[in-house]
Amino acid sequence: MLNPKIGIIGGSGLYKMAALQDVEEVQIETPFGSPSDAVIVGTLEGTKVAFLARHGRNHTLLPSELPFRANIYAMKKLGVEYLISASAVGSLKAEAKPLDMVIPDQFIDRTKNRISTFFGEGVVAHIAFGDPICHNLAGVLAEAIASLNLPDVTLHRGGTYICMEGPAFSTKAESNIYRSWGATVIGMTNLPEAKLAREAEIAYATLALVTDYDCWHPDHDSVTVEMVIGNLQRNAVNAQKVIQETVRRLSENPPPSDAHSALKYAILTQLDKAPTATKEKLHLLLQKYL
Ligand SMILES: CSC[C@H]1O[C@H](OP(=O)(O)O)[C@H](O)[C@@H]1O
Ligand SMILES: Nc1ncnc2[nH]cnc12
Repeated sequence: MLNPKIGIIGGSGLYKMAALQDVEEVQIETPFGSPSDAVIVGTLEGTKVAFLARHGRNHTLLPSELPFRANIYAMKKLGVEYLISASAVGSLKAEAKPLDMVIPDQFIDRTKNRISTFFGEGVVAHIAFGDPICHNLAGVLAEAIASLNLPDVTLHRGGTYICMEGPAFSTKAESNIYRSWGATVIGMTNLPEAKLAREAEIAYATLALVTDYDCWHPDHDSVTVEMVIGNLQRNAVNAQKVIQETVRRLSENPPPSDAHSALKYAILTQLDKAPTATKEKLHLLLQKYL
């Protein structure tokens, strides 16, 4: 039986989990199309987990092309309740240096071209998103990092992740505006994912892996893909250790999460009056409330 309760979405540079055993590739179809790639279901620390390469295993999808809804729906369909997102980010603060890890607790949306809701077509819901990251899942992630004592890696707990559209990196003027807003890191992917995970009642936390200083730092070159991938390859080993230890802790002691009941007070539509086709499409998300 598959039924992984823990999902991992790997971003730039993290296209597979080397330690996964008894691996099965699962092609999942969803009402929102196909996910970025097959989901790899396997065992990590004796626990079933589901791994998905966000941009595809050969990195063929731009941030704006990512099938965010299909990716999260696929995780939900497999039974995932906790989702860890590993993501490359640029640092907007001097103290968060390349190879450091950040567990953000806020987002600012600078995307322009993303669909970040499952709802519509006759079913209206507004999830609470004041605290977009699951505090308890982030706590397990932080404890896992602390327990590993990784050399040369500082953990920064909390902070704001700016989610930009891309694919071009920011201008210096933009980067400095984000700094003036007090933001900590910048990336192109995590905000739509976090919103959809919340709508799907999946606890979500981001493990942000700092790869560069974006383009604002007077003593560092502006970000390039070469810089990002070089640092992420160095960091990917650490990221996998962190994920493995997080999975071990989660399976021993799965924490409660407000995300698991996020739709309880979010749906405005009287579901008995909602269009049947939409209720069928969203059955996986709505079934508890029908
Ligand atoms: C390769 S640099 C830009 C790219 O890297 C990050 O991806 P992910 O969040 O999937 O690790 C960033 O968001 C951009 O998509
Ligand atoms: N500087 C940066 N801006 C946006 N996304 C990134 N991913 C990694 N570094 C980034």
